[in-house]
Formats: sequence, structure tokens, C-alpha cells
Amino acid sequence: MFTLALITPSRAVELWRLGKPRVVSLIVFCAAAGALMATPQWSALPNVILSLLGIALVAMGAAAVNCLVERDRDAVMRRTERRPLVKGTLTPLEAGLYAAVLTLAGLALLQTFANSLAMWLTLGTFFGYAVVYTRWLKPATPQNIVIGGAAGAMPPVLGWAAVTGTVPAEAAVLFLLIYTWTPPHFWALALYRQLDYQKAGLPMLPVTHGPAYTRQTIVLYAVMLYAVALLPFVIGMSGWVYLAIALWFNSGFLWRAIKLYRTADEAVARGLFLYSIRYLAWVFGALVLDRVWTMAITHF
Ligand code: HEM
Ligand SMILES: CC(C)=CCC/C(C)=C/CC/C(C)=C/COP(=O)(O)OP(=O)(O)O
Repeated sequence: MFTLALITPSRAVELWRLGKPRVVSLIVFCAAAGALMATPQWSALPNVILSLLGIALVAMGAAAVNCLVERDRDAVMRRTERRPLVKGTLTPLEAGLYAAVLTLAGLALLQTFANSLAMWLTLGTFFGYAVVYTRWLKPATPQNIVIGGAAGAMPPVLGWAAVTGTVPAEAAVLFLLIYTWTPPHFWALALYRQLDYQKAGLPMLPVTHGPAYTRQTIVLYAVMLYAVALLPFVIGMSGWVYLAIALWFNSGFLWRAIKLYRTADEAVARGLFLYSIRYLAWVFGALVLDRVWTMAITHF
């Protein structure tokens, strides 16, 4: 029964895949940016790294629970039909154990090397994504992603809380950035995966309200995202380096959203989805670059 004990290289790869490592790498990057924005305490670097590892482990645990809860839905969608629990290369028990070990280890790291606030917020985020979004919201409403997006938007707040033990307004601005980004990120994908979601019986916006309405809503979110992305500069949290990069990528995002509004071409939707990932990496990268630049010119 406990075949987990037999971790062959190919099974290790399957366990790794279960934790959605590519999504989690961006999550951890955003958490790291939050930590750096909070305070560039280089002396505390080992603690920060172990806290980020904690966040990564809990995020991977949450992703594994998501795969466990959704294995029947995943089986009917082309995008997800090759996941380990669908192919049967891992059993549900193994996935459950793996998720529990990762999550508990991650929470222990946070409690030890960060603080209780970071630990509890991360546990809340786990619950928000793995249970509230996956189990309840996703099959219930096309606003699933808008409400559930609150969990996905937490990483910079977790990073911030891990190094300071507080969540000030600046951290909330970074939360808002991912929160506003998430719906267009997901709906762009849902537009070219509409058939999948229809087959799985999931009420995603293109399924319930149609592609035209979804494309229009994406433009509205792109406009809101543009405004939110200016906030770090407006409140004096970031400088000109951030502003220049944010203007470039938000213009690119809005331009692609408008292009998508004008065409039903699935390739354009795919293009916006891929761009959304580059966008988030660059905008959070810009916060870091701007901070490092400001520190460099004030020290030398
Ligand atoms: C609840 C909110 C979110 C939803 C519903 C969502 C949905 C999705 C979906 C369905 C995919 C496609 C995965 C695949 O190709 O199989 C995806 C990919 C991706 N998402 Fe999200 N996402 C959310 C939040 C986030 C957040 C917060 C981040 C990072 C901070 C993120 C980063 C990514 C990345 C990097 C990929 C590409 C993964 C790859 O290439 O394999 N997503 N997202
Ligand atoms: C503790 C912590 C930081 C947790 C982070 C939560 C987390 C992993 C958020 C990522 C969101 C994500 C992978 C959504 C995929 O959507 P989906 O699950 O609807 O996509 P799917 O159809 O590919 O399963």
C-alpha cells in the first residue's frame, strides 16, 4: 500500500509535477519580492530563504491537494489528462500523504524561521486555494477565480509578513496587483480551453457568459490592472525604474487585451495568457530592480 517508500526517479518526477512547480516558482518569486520590499535585511538572509522555502512547500502541498480533489475533472480535460493521479502513476493515498508532509514541513519552517503571523497567513492561503477555491468556488460560480484569486494574490503579503511580522498598506498594494492580474490571466486561458471546461462541467466565464463577454471583461480588468500597477510609484514605494518597466508591460498587456477584444482568434487568447506570465514576472522583477538600484545609488 505504502508504495511511496519506493521512490524511483520516475516517481519522484511525478511527485514533483503534482506540486505544479512552474506556477509555484513564480509564486515564490513574488513572495521573495515582497520580502525584499519589506526590508532589505541582508543579515537575516538565511531566515528569509528558509521562510521562502516554507512558502514553496505549502504552495506545492496546496497544488497537490488541488490535483487530488480534482482528479475526476482533470481526467476529462485535455490539458490535465496526463496528470499523475489521472494516469495512475501515483495513488490518491500517496498524493494525500505527500501533500500533508510538504504542507506540515513548510508550516514548521515558517513557524521556526519566520513568525506565527506568516505561518497562519500561509495556512489560510493553503485553505483558501486547496479547499475554498478548489472544492467550493470552482464548481459553483464563474466568479470563482475573482474570489479564489485572493489566495493566489497572497505570496507578496506572505513574504512581507515573514520578514517583518506585519502587513502594512504597501503589502496590500502588492496583493492588489496579483488580485487584479489573476482574472485576465485565467480567462485568457479559459477562452482557448473553453471546450475542456464545458466537458468538465465547470462554470468558467466563457462557458456561462460566452467568449465575447469574457473578452470585454478582460479589457476592463486590464484597465484596472494598469491603474493598480501605478500605485507602487504613486505612493512612493518604488521609483522611476519601476515606473518605466510597469508602463511598458501594462501597455503591452492592455494592447493585447484590446486586440483580443476585437478578434475571436484563439491564438490571440493564448498569446495574452503567455504574456500574462511574463508580465507578472517583470512587474515584480521591476520592484526588485528598482529597490536594488535605489540602494546602490544611495550607498555609493
Ligand atoms: C486562483 C488563481 C489562479 C488560477 C485559477 C490560475 C490558473 C492557471 C491555469 C489553469 C494555468 C494552466 C496550467 C497548465 O498549463 O496546465 C496556469 C498557469 C500558470 N499560472 Fe496561473 N492561475 C492562478 C494564479 C496564479 C498565480 C498567483 C501565479 C503566480 C504568482 C500563477 C502563475 C502561473 C504560471 C507561471 C503558469 C504557467 C505554468 C506552466 O507553464 O506550466 N498563476 N494558471
Ligand atoms: C500557500 C500558498 C502560497 C498557496 C498558493 C496557492 C496556489 C498554489 C495558487 C496558484 C493558483 C493556481 C495554480 C491555480 C491553477 O488553477 P486551477 O487549480 O483551477 O487549475 P488547474 O485546472 O490547472 O488545476
